[in-house]
Amino acid sequence: MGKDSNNNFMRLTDNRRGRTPRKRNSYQFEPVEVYCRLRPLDDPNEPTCVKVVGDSIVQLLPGEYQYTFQHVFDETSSQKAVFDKTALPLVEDLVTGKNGLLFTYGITGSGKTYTMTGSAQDQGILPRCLDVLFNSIGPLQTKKYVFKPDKMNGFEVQTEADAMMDRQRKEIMPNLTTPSKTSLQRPESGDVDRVVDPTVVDTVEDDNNYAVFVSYIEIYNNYVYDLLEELPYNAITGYKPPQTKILRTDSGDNMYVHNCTEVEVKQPQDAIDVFYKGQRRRKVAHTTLNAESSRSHSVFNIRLVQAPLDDRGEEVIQDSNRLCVSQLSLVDLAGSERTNRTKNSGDRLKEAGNINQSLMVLRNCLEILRENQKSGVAKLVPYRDSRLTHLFKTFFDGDGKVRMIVCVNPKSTEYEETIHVMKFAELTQEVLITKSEQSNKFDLGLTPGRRRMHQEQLEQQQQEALLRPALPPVDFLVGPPFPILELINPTDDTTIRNIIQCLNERMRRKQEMVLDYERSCASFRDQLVEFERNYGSVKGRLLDLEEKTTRQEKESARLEAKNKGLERKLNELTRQLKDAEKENQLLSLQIQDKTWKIQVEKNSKDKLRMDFRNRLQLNNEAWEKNLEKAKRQFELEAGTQLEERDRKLELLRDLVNDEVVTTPRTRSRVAPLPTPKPRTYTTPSARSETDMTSIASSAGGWSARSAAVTPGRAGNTRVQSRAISRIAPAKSVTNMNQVGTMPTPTPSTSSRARQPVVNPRYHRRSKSSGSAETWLEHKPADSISTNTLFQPRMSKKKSVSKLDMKDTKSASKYVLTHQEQDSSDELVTKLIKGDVIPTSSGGASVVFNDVEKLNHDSPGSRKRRSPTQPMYDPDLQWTDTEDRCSVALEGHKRSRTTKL
Ligand SMILES: Nc1ncnc2c1ncn2[C@@H]1O[C@H](COP(=O)(O)OP(=O)(O)OP(=O)(O)O)[C@@H](O)[C@H]1O
Repeated sequence: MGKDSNNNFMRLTDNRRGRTPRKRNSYQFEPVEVYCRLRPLDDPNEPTCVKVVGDSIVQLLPGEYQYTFQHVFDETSSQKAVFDKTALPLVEDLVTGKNGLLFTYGITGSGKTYTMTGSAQDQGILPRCLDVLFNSIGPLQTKKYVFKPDKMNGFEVQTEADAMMDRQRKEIMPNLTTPSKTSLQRPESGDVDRVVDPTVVDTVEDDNNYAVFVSYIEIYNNYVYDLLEELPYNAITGYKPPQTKILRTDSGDNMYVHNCTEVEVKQPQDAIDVFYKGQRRRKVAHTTLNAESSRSHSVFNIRLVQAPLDDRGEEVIQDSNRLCVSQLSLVDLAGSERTNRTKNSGDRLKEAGNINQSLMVLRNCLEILRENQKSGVAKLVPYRDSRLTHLFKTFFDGDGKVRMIVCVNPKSTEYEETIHVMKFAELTQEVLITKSEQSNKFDLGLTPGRRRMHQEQLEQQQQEALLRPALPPVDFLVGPPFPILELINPTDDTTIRNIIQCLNERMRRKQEMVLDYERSCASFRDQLVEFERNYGSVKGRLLDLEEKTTRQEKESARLEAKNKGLERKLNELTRQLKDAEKENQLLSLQIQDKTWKIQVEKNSKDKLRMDFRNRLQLNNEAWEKNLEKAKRQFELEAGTQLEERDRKLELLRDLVNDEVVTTPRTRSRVAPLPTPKPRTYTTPSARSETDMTSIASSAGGWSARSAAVTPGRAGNTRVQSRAISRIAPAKSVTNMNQVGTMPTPTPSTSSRARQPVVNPRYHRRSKSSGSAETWLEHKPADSISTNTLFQPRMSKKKSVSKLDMKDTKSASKYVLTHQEQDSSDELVTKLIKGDVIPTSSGGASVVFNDVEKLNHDSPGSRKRRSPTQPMYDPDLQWTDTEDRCSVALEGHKRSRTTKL
């Protein structure tokens, strides 16, 4: 077989096994089936740590924890029962072309090897598998070497004639691959007398031919060895140590041991002999726990090759593509106990470490598989971390049934280890394996039952041959030889008679021969007719088949083309998906980057804002300080100037008084006014000016212009000494200070024309007074509601938070609400009032003429006196009614005259 045929074989093998998940239409999963087997105690009186609770439940003692398995075999369970439940279905699968993996797991001495191998009288799983397999395929086997391993995990097929040549060649070769019975040393158990399992599986396809191949490998210290390899022998050095084998992946992604010996066996005993041959090579070491503890994982592979018979049912179809290879791997794992328990050292410790390492990797792989299946993620399963898992990767990836027998030694001293084993078993059960699909490889459209028909035909021919009458042997001699024809005597009648007799005899013989010939011709004609008839029918069937094949080929070509197209599309979609995923990742990264940048920017902005606020606050404080300082300076200067002016006025008044004749009482009343104390303070009006400036500035240029209109008035409010009487302290209950801007008192009327505290022009509270006025109430948006009991009355008003020119058109009065904190941290609300005067340019100006001030005092708070506030001075305040009355009267010319 050439390389091409190998490749073809691989391709078809892959299709059968469905290794390429993409090609599957749908997935069906089945869990790893885990069975539990309890071995009997050496001493039945020993305490146990495991109790069988039900058919599938065991309980660990002491404790309540129970573990559920597919089935639990108690101490009394027979090997046959274990085999029937666990391995028989795998043999059934094997003959139908499906793979299977069965491994025994447990601590040392728990009965793994016993379960797998058993004894001669009570066979374990392995010999029973072989028995049942050969019982089932026995008469359907091919001649040896019809199927040949190609050393690349595949098989080739050859004709029976070629196979016979191979047989002859190999049988005379000294180095036989197949172990002969004599060359194999039988184990002590004496399998000659072994009890054969008689079970037959009925899933065998009659129209196929079968061949069984076995191989036996060992994984020791994470190295793979071929246990069937013939080791070169040297008389001095003995046997050469075995070479480690490498694992390889075939073209269908299946793992296999490269260059591993595969032996074709034709009966179970051959296979068992092969097994024991390998068994002898297994590393068996003594540990403190078990005198014959196997320290390696052993894997016995049974490969069944089958191919359909041709249309006559005579020989297998000579096409490697039609081969179907299935495998059953029986694995006897090394003991799972932990290293510290075995008290090993040196090589034994290394062995134990490697055993545990590979079992741990197996556990990891199962855990990740389960995690992947549960969460739908595709985490990488670390099969490659150990040879054991690497070799069976394809099984876990979904290439057949996986079953495990957990062997348990119920001795109470094994409690700790048994818990670990149970946990592992529990985990394993949760792993799902893709169900392998039924092969449809043998559906070639050939007549079913070909083998039977062929055999019947053979039998019939034999029968016919027996029944056919035996024809007399044909003597092709025409007669006896002629007598002597020489006539010595003319009267010699005897000679003539002899000649006549001879000729007659010859004539008779000739006629007989003609008759025989005619009979033979007739028979031949009959046969020919029969043949012709058969030929016609076969030809007809052949034509039908050819037509069918052509149709199927066309259909398969169409499907293949469609498949290719779909694969192309799938590839394209996969590529697009990958691209999109990449782009998505890129975008996610960009988004992350940008989010991070935004965050950084936001943080820096927040920091800047904070810095700015702090700086602004510092600036404001600095400005306030400066303003305060400037104000004080200004007040000082203004106070000095006022004092100077007052002094001059006093002088002037004195001069005038000197000229006017007055009564002594009058004189005494108006005469020398007390010299004002050289004390400076801020009068409410003075503050109002400051306030107005700030209000004007806050209200924009418009109010600034308005404020500028009334400097004289504002200035006038600073009139001190007796003029202070016009500043109405009016500390009423409501704390409402009303300050009027009043006309500057002229020196001539100063003594008489002292105005009342409240200017009636601005502070009339009659309801009718302001009825014609339309107020424009300018209340900035951030004003705090004071809820003062007494509110200014504005019958018609429009409230705005921001000034607009058009609002001033309809208003005749303007009031600006300004709020600030006084030095005692109390809220001071000022209502700065003015008249709205239309200007010639079509706009409006406001003449401020009044400030109402609302002071909020917190009850019980001791107010600190502001240094800018005037100190309480009885000279400057009206403290009694008399004073107030006198001032009031003083403001009324007539009264004063009357009074005087
Ligand atoms: N079900 C059973 N019935 C009777 N005897 C058993 C059973 N299971 C195990 N044994 C006996 O227990 C002993 C230890 O069993 P076995 O060698 O199979 O253990 P193991 O788990 O394979 O140990 P190791 O890990 O060292 O290979 C053997 O003598 C075997 O005959």
